[in-house]
Amino acid sequence: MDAHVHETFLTHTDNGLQIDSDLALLDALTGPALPNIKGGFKRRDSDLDPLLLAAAAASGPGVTRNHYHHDFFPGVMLPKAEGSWDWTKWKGEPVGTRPIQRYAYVSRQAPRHLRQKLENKENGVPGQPLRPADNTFLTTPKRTRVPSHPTSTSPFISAPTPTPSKDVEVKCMARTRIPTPHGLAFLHLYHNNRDNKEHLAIIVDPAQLSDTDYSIFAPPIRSRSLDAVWSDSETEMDRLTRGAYIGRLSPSSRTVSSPMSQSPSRPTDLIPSPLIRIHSECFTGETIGSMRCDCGEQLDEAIRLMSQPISMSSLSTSAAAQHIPGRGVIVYLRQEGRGIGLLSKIRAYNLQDLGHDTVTANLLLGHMADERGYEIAIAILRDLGLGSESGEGVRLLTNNPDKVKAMENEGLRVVERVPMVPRSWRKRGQQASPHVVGFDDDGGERTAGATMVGGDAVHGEDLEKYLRTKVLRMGHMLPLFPQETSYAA
Ligand SMILES: Nc1nc2c(ncn2[C@@H]2O[C@H](COP(=O)(O)OP(=O)(O)OP(=O)(O)O)[C@@H](O)[C@H]2O)c(=O)[nH]1
Repeated sequence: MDAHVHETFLTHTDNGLQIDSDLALLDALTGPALPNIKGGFKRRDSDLDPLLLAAAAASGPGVTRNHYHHDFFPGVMLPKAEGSWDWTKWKGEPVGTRPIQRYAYVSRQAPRHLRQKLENKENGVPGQPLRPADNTFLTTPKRTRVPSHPTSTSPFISAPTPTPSKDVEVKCMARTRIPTPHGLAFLHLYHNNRDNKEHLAIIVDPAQLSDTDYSIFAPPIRSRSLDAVWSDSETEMDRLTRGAYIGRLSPSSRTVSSPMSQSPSRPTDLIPSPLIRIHSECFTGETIGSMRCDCGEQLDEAIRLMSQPISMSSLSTSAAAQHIPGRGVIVYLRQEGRGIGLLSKIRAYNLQDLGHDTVTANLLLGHMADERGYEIAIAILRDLGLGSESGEGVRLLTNNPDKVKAMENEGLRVVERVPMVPRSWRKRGQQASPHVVGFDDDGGERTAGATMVGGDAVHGEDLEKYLRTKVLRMGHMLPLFPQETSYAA
């Protein structure tokens, strides 16, 4: 922003300095003494820039996140607000000598007295029924209590403790075969009665295409809703087109599947329960190879691990039966940015560049550290016959204790948690120097495409900071190197 522009907003009055601009506020917050401010700070719907405010927060110890609970985009959480999302209505800033008209920041925070009432209600203190004022959005956490200061000393931000929700319904709309660098997978697209997003299940179960019948050891992982007959008028071609077939589909092979007649059965104890990963969408990490996070690598690693052949226990005598094809499921949830969406995640990245960690950045934007839910994932797993009391238990691939808790609270039978150690950390463990990371098989450092499926380890300063924050503030179960156990944002 142009400093000259800001000067035009500084008003010197008889009673002192009127704060009208970001820079003036920043100066006021970080200066040695507070200036004499006429009427105090503007607290609501004022022309404040969240990024500059965040910078102020980093250096002003008395400033809490509540000072910054504002949104740059007018009414971004209020879809009906004029111009809230339709940028064609935004005319840009007028040129000329007139004072520049800037978009006002809309507070997403309810007035204090309403928040107080809500808090009292939550704490069992009787009060008046809560009715939010117009143009406010109650941001009191629905599931997680956030600290009053983003850099509060309590190290862990814990995620919601969900209660089981039985009324979520999912339907697998289509399934198809996807060859991946690690082997064959079947992509399943789901609809549900909770949101209008297309959540996915990536099923690794190549035994379904094998000539050998492995079903006596492990039942094929199939969707009940996909294999069901949807209507009397459904044709064989309808079923084939939506993926309700068995074996390999080809011009010469087309065997439609039958609806599942029985409830899922537990397979033999000769093989471990299938690996399951509940993965949240990350456009930056998975599509454009961002090295700020390990999401792309985790997706790749999950498919790789699930594709590994499974060793049978020693009871098996025939050499041919000592291994069966790998199996597992990645439930891919469209919960970008730990549920805050891509827009907010991009803005959070800028706050991270200003020195905040991934948790604080979310809080400064008025979000919770983690806004995800897992009810739909559980419903998808049930549709696949996994994790119920009568069906197969699951081995959950995660470092996130909240995810394990959420799954178990929803009634999923988790028989084991399998950790996902970042590849760069695993490699570092194998190297003499703790700082040597990201080597390929020839010992050369890889950069391009490092995080894509089929790629190598993602590494770098941004990632290290992100991973440390996950361990130190979100309680992720990963071993830190001894010198890294203190928190450095
Ligand atoms: N808000 C925000 N979201 C992020 C950031 N980096 C990655 N994400 C999102 O975080 C989600 C993945 O979360 P992770 O913490 O890696 O995974 P997890 O599911 O909690 O834990 P694991 O199962 O152990 O991997 C995806 O939705 C990403 O888009 C970030 O800096 N800020």
